[in-house]
Amino acid sequence: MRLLVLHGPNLNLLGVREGTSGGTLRDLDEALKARAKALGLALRIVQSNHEGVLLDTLASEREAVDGILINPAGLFGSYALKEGLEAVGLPAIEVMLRPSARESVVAEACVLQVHGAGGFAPYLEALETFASGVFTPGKPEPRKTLGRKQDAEDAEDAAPAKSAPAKTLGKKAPALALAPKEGGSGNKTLGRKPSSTDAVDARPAGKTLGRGTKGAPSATELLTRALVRQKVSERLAGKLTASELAAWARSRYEAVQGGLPAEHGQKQMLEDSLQRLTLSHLPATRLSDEQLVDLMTRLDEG
Ligand SMILES: O=C1C[C@@](O)(C(=O)O)C[C@@H](O)[C@@H]1O
Repeated sequence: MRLLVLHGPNLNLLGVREGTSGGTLRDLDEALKARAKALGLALRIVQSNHEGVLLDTLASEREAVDGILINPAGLFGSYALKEGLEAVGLPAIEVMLRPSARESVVAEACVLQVHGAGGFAPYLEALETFASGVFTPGKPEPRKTLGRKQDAEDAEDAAPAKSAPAKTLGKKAPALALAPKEGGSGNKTLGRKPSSTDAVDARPAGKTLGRGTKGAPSATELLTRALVRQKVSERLAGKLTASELAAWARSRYEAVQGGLPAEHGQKQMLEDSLQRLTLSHLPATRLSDEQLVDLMTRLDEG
């Protein structure tokens, strides 16, 4: 699996900026390459202080990579980056080294946010998430067992052949079961293992990622199949956009992980449905109207 890592403005000054801990950008990139190599991932890493360069890189690399790890830094409010990510249609994870005080627009085009508390952990977790195969349904990415003590050469060396199954699967197949089944326990986040790193699951339940998402219910509402069906039917009727449905599904998934009660005996089915819907606005994993109807039928049969 090949990934594009985009570092936004001023991250070239990482470690130099006052109050930033965890090393320099060079240290970060070395850590990324070493972990990528251990995981069998190939990385293309770009840092730029210019929004246009980030956008051009997204466009030029879109055919060559299977996923994107982006720290938009000060460009977290960029609709251009959000739309660029949506246009590219690859699974993207937004990473920030520290918790952000402000809501990120870029996150609306990402399947996951991982925010840390200093250090490189969120970036490394994002790599682990991609390597887990969570975005390549049905065929978990084979985890290479290369020793982590090996020299941190360019991670491109560890790249599997371009014809590796993950390459096409990630772009074509709709996400069927995106998170590893863990018996529905604990604070599972979308597709990654729980950890001490602050992430989406640390948000207050009920908070949505998208701005101005219509119809997000309160966190105290019971999650039922009927509710999910209703949202899907609103989408089919054009009352919700694809992004709004996805943002709603994501917020409900997070809320369930945070303890929101789900209809008795249906938690797993509801989680699976929400996961599919969370990615349903992205070109690579978009659900057609037919697939949405199919999902509703399966919820009926539940
Ligand atoms: O430049 C940065 C760094 C940052 O992206 C982070 O990774 O912590 C957070 C942003 O708010 C800030 O503008």
